[in-house]
Amino acid sequence: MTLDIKICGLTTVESVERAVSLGATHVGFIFFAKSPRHIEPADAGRIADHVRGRAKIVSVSVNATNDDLDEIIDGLSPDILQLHGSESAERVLTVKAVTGLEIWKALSIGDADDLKRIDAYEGIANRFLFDAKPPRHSELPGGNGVSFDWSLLDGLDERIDYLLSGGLNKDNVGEALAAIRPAGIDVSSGVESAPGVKDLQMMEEFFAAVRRARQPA
Ligand SMILES: O=C(O)c1ccccc1N[C@@H]1O[C@H](COP(=O)(O)O)[C@@H](O)[C@H]1O
Repeated sequence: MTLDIKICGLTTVESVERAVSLGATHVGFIFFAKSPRHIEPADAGRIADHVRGRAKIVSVSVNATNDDLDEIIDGLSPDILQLHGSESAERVLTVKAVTGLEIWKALSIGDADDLKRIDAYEGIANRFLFDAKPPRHSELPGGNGVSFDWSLLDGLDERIDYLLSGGLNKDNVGEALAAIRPAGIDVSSGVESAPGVKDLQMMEEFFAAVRRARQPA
């Protein structure tokens, strides 16, 4: 079984190049002003051009307006829009229809009840991204380095296509992949030396941990 690996919150050519050479299938750019990983769409587009065609380019936005999305699409030309706010199913459907792009809907998971929110987006979002709920005082809906109880996803309908996200790092990704079988994984702060600063050594260690976890016993 293949595993998609998305490295998110990239802001430099060097980190994007390294992520893809290490095996990232997706690279993510954050368009959320409060984030330490925020980048202007045109700058993200210039960086993404270095790996375009070798990895899928993902835009991460939070309750973006149509104008915001137009600017992101003009600047970045993403393959995928990850909607990481409280976008309704109707909004997701509209964005998908208007842009013609693949849509990933992020949902924050704290308990089993949160999984009931999947139903509304099924057949609308192309994929889900399950992240932890943000800590109480965080201004960020994602990128907090916090994980959730992965066992909540055990027993999820196998047809639900999702990436596991939230607080993954070299020390816990093996445990996560032993517990559940996501189509992909997504990491941001777990490969950073400081908020918004990707660390090439940490990225290498993360990919090495993923390889170890996927080796046949
Ligand atoms: O990373 C951010 O700053 C961010 C801001 C706004 C929405 C989403 C954001 N990040 C997403 O959250 C996941 C998980 O992050 P982490 O690994 O727990 O740090 C990240 O990969 C992005 O998809």
